[in-house]
Amino acid sequence: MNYYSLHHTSPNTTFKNAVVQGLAKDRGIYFPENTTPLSKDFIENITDYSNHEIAFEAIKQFVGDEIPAKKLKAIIAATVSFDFPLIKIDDNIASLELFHGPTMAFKDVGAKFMAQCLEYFNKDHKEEITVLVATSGDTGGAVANGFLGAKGVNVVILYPSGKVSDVQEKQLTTLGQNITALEVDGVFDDCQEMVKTAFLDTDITKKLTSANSINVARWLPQMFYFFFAYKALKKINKELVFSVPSGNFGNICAGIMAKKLGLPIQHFIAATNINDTVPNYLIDGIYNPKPSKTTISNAMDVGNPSNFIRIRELFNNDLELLKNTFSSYSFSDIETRTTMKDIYYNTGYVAEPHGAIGYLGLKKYGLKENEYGVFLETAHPVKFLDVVEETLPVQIEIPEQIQKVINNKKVAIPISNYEGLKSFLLK
Ligand SMILES: Cc1ncc(COP(=O)(O)O)c(C=O)c1O
Ligand SMILES: N[C@@H](CCOP(=O)(O)O)C(=O)O
Repeated sequence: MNYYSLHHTSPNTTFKNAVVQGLAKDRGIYFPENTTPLSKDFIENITDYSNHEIAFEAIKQFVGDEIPAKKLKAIIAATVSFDFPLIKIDDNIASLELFHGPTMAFKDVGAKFMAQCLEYFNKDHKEEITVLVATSGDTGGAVANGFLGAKGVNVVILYPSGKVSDVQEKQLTTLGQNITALEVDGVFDDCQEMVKTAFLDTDITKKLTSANSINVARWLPQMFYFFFAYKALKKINKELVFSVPSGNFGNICAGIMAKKLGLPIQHFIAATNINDTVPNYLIDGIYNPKPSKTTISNAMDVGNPSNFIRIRELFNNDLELLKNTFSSYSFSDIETRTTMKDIYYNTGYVAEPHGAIGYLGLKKYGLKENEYGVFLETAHPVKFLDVVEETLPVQIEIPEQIQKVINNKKVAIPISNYEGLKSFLLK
């Protein structure tokens, strides 16, 4: 499969190059040249297939023959190695829990998948690769864990100082080995901007790639979740509506790709916190990215979502076409906390702030009689321990994955601007 840059001035390239480069030379993110829907028969009989088989069918055309089928299956087996349960919340709503992996957020699948693709493409370790990643909280930990100890790979994580939760900070600053954390005096968008700037800086001769969802190998495996949910809900015979708590918009964009592959999904809701660039765009057609604002759903504190350009591409840059399938609503911290309480007191379910915003998205959309809503619970409540325990009368047990890092010493290098990143990379 070949990929083109969404800035349209770099040449098209292979899956391998798209993964190894991360971003095109013209600073555009890559998009697959073609998408062929899966057979109707496969979709209709999806319950006959294992999650590994489904993931293979979903991803294989995007990899093409650049990774042999046997190897791709092994990568999937190592990636899709935990559960993705659907928890019934009420008669027509379920929570799709994506946090049962090693770092307890939905990023684990993409991070592991990308790490293994890169390892395959760089198997002779001819070149040392530096993986740059900007995080508002969860990507950093997942990428650190996914790439820990990978030969010939150094990971550099940029995160906004004071704007990630304590657990998230421990996950991305304590592993050592080939992982370095840079603590940025700024917001997530500053980190993301610095990463993109580094790609174009000709003084930096290190081979760079990105492990954010701008990298196709990080982004595309997120399609799997929508297939797994569809499989689990096949028998209910209702139209599916997904509400995805959104920040950089990679996850929801992967869902729309799943629909493009033939998954019958009625509607997508991108639920955001007060970082409302996309909800505003749907109202007035003006795309006006703003610096991100701090909220209790910090992993979605993104003012200029990298993937929205992919979503526009999927709808031929036609706003009216987009609106037929896609809505986006923004919610405040007060609404988020109230909803966490409502869900808890009505059902006993502990939703963390991002999941609660997903649930709010479904409520605002207003499900019809023939529709069933799924909100993505994108992280475990323990990752937002302070917010959850001060909002709900619960004490969250610390899972083993988190116990491993929580008492370790944070090691991070403070930087205040792009020059700080550059001088680190030039060392
Ligand atoms: C817990 C959580 N929820 C939601 C999001 C938003 O996902 P996306 O950036 O794919 O829109 C993130 C970060 O990406 C996250 O960490
Ligand atoms: N919310 C993310 C922000 C980066 O998103 P990505 O999917 O593009 O890596 C985070 O947790 O870091």
